Amino acid sequence: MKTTIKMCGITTLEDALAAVSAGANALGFVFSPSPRQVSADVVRSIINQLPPFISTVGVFVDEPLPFVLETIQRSGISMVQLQGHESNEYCQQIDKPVIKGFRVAAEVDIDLINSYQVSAYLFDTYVEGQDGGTGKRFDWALLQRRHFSRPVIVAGGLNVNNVRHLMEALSPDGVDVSSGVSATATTKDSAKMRAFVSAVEAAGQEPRLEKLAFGEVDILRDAFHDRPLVEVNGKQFLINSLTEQVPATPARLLHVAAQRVCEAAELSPGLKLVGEEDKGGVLLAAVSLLCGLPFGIARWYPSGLEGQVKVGFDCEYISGELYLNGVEPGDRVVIVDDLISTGGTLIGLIEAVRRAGAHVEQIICVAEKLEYAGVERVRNVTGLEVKTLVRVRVSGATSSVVSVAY
Ligand SMILES: O=C(O)c1ccccc1NCC(=O)[C@H](O)[C@H](O)COP(=O)(O)O
Repeated sequence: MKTTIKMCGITTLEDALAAVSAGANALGFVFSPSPRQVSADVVRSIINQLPPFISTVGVFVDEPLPFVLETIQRSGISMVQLQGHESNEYCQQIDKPVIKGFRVAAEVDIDLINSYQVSAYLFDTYVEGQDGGTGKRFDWALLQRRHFSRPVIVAGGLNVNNVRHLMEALSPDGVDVSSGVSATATTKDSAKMRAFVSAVEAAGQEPRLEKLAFGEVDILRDAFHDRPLVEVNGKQFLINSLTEQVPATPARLLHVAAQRVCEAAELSPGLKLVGEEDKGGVLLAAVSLLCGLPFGIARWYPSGLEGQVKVGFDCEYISGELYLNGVEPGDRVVIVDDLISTGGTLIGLIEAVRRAGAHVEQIICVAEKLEYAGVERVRNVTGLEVKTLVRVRVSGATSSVVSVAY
C-alpha cells in the first residue's frame, strides 16, 4: 500500500496548490489556536479551488462539539483530526471520517487507543504547551511491534532527511508534516514539499516488511517441531527445512524467519548485520533485504584480501577458522544466525567482531537447541545475551518445540 502524505498547517491557496502539485494526498487546516489557525471561510475558498480527490482535514483541539460541527459545514472539509483529549463518544458524534491524534511522550496506552472507533490514529510528539506543529519527533521505537486496530499516521518533526528512516522503522500507513516543509511559521516551501514527497515515494519502493496474514499457520515453529534427529559427534542433529534444506527451504519459510528476526531485533539505521557464510548466511541475506541494513560476513576460508579478521572457533560438529569481512572499527553490530547449539560459532563471531574494533549490540538466533546450553555459554564467555525465537528440545525420538518468542 502506498503511504498517504498529509501536509498540515496550510493557510493560503498558493500553498495548498503547491502541496497538491508536490504530491500531497491530504491538506490539514488548523481551526484551533495556533500561529497557523485559519477561519472556516478562508478554508472554504481554498477548498473550492482545489482539484478533485484531495482530502481536506480540519484540525481541532478540545473544541466544543457545536464549533466542530459548524466549522465542518462552513468550511467543506472532508475529514476531521482531533488532537486533544476528545473521547471516543465525542468522535462518534462527528459525521465525517475522524483521525484521532495522540501525542506521544513515553509508553503508549494501546488498549485506550484501540478503543477509539475512528478512521485512523495519528501519533504526534508531546511537547508541553503545544498541541501540534512542534517540529519535534518522538521515539518511534515506542510504536514498534505494537498492533493498532486502525491505520496509523505518524507526525512530529518529520522532514526530508528523516522520513525514510521512519518508513523503514514503522512502515506507517500515512505521514504528516508541517514544520519540515515550512518556509515561515505560516507558509510552506514548495521545494521542501517536493523533496519530502520524493523521499516518501523512494522509501516506499524499497522492500518492506510484509505483514503476516492474521491467523496464518506458524510455518516457522512447524519447521522445527517433530523433526527427525540424527546423531553426529555425540550431538543430535536436527533435520529441518530452514537450516539443513531437508526438505528444501520454501521461500515463504525463509521470508517468515527473516521477518521474525527483523521484528525481534531493535533495528535502526546505522547498525550493521553480521553472520557466518554457511547456514546462517542465507538468513542473513534475507534479513538484510527486508530491513535494508548492510551486512558483513564471516567466511570459512581466507580470501587473502587485506582486512580480513581471523579467529578460531569450535561448534557442535566442526572446528576451524572464521575470516570476517565487511566490519569496520566503530561499527555497531547485530549478529544474526539460524541456530544456536553449543554457542561455539557465535563466540567465534563475537570475538571476530570485537577484534575488528566493532561493538556487538544484539545477537539474534532463529532456533535454539536447549540441551546444549549455548545461550548460557555465550553469556559466560562473552557477557552478551542471545535472543532466540524458537526453543527446541532434541532429546527425544524427534524434536519438540517448547516455546516461541514472537
Ligand atoms: O500545526 C499546528 O499549528 C497545530 C496546532 C494545534 C494542533 C495541531 C496542529 N498541527 C497538527 C498536525 O497535524 C501537524 O502536522 C503535526 O503536529 C506535525 O507537525 P510538525 O512536527 O511541525 O511536522
